[in-house]
Amino acid sequence: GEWNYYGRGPNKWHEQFPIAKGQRQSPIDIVTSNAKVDKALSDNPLKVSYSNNCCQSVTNTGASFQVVVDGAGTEISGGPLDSTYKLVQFHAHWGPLGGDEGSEHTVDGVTYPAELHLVHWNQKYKDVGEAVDKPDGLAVIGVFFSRGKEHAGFKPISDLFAKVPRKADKVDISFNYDPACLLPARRDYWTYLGSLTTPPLFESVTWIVMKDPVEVSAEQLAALRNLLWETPSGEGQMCNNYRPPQPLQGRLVRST
Ligand SMILES: NS(=O)(=O)c1ccc(C(=O)NCc2ccc(F)cc2F)cc1
Repeated sequence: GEWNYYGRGPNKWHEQFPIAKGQRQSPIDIVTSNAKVDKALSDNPLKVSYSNNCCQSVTNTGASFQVVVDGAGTEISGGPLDSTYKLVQFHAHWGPLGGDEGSEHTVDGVTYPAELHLVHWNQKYKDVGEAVDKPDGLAVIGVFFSRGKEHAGFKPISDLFAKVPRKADKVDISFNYDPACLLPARRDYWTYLGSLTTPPLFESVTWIVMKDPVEVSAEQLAALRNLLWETPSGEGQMCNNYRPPQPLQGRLVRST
């Protein structure tokens, strides 16, 4: 059987998850000239208040790394959000070694080598399991990674990937870590209503895609490949775990 759903390719997901051809699927290509500046987004700025001891562990999920967060006091609100959302995990998607594809969202057709997702759930629900399939259940902040100088803030995390090579491997995070260090300095973003980008592809995500990428080094991008996964020809380096852009279906993308 498949250890990860990328094995058969995202174009086959609709066979098991018909919503793959739905009306609010993610990711999308963000056509910047079609994005509409919405003053309401700046009038009520996105508030990100993470604590610096919220990160508990890093796990190899078999399709990405996942930093599991204890949501205590780690919340976002404002901007496009009508209530408070709590951080539950963050992970990433990336491409082949040295390549420039790998992000899920694209900007005027431009791809980045990787994209980080900070996943939050709406506090109006009792837990993430209840929120995950509701139209306003999740809010995911997407941050593009570009190749450049080393990201000191990402280093404590990227150094852990070698410790979790196989699916279900897990290492505790024993140090204080504030995930807000992964956000770009300029907090401008695009926002639109979309979905999970992996099965079950629930149409439950308010996407907040930061306009500015953050720079990470080639070595930090390479460290993502310390994570291994099952491929049809046996165990291999985890890469190309990204879904390509999906039809916009007439949705509006708003911009700060
Ligand atoms: N890449 S992304 O940011 O869009 C994304 C975010 C979260 C999830 C997720 O929670 N999956 C596990 C999961 C766990 C339980 C459940 F009921 C549904 C479910 F999707 C998947 C994709």
